[in-house]
Amino acid sequence: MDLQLRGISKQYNGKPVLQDVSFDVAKGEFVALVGPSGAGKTTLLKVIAGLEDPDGGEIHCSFASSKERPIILVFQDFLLFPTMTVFENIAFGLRARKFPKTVIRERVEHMLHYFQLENRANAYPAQLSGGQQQRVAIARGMVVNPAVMLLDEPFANLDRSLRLETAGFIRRTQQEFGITTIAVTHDLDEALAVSDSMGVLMKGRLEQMGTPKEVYFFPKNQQVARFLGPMNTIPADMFHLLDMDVAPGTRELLVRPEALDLAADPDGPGTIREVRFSGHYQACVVAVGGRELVIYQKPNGLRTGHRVRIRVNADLGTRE
Ligand SMILES: Nc1ncnc2c1ncn2[C@@H]1O[C@H](COP(=O)(O)OP(=O)(O)OP(=O)(O)O)[C@@H](O)[C@H]1O
Repeated sequence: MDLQLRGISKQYNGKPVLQDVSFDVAKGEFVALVGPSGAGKTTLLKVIAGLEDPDGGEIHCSFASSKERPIILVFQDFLLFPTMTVFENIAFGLRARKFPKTVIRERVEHMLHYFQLENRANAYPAQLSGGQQQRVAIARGMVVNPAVMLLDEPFANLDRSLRLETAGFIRRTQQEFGITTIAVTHDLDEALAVSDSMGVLMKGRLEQMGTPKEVYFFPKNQQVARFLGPMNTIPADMFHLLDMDVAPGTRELLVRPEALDLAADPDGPGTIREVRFSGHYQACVVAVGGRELVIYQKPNGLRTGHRVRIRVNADLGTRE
């Protein structure tokens, strides 16, 4: 275990910002922390980085932060030094730690090679594409061989394709170098796609921590469920209208739109009210038992007015 947080709490001016936050981070793990604005995500990152002292609780590290193996906090925007070349930007952290010149050259060249920036070593940030700037910023963090990398909003201010590319790039790099990474982000798609564990922070409390699939498909409560995206609430009196097995005593089922399947059936209990095209899937609004369910399907020829049967994929359902 690389990091253990136990009962972390923090107040600003008497207002609790973090309340009893506990979780473990394994070596080499990528943890994404998500949550609404003001939930305390950045404060938690600063506490882990040692930039803020918690009012209560403890953090246990399996290593001591040192010149050789620091914790690195990469702040929002990946700001590069505009008057320094790519080489100088990447070398900055090593120079600040007074590493010998030969070590600096060797390590920076390794990064330039790994990040495919060799022919841009003497360029200035303004001469680079957005994607290249991101890579320089990540290289600048990686070059100091951090034990833990803390990222604050690493995908902010990037357009969609660059967000996904950067997320994948950070993921591959932290895996290859074995760097434990904690990222705070608003970008749920990227958090779900690249993290090993995802923590949902709400009003200073860690509501749930688990694999992205667990948290997404089996949220602990309605707030977590709704924060992560649309969710159908299916009450017990509708169970007989759907194809599914439900444990006895279940009062209500929370089901994501992608955990429901539709099949055309002239005698089916549902009627398609609306089909919305959304790129790689279509969202069908289906009237059934006096309610409406939202169901994501691959485009499959079903149209408004069609009668349907509805199947619940139990592996992706969640109960309350
Ligand atoms: N230095 C500070 N002094 C007083 N209050 C602060 C300070 N830093 C943060 N806060 C407050 O603590 C709460 C949590 O802030 P924090 O920045 O940790 O949230 P966040 O989840 O990162 O939000 P966002 O997603 O908007 O960045 C907010 O209400 C904020 O106003």
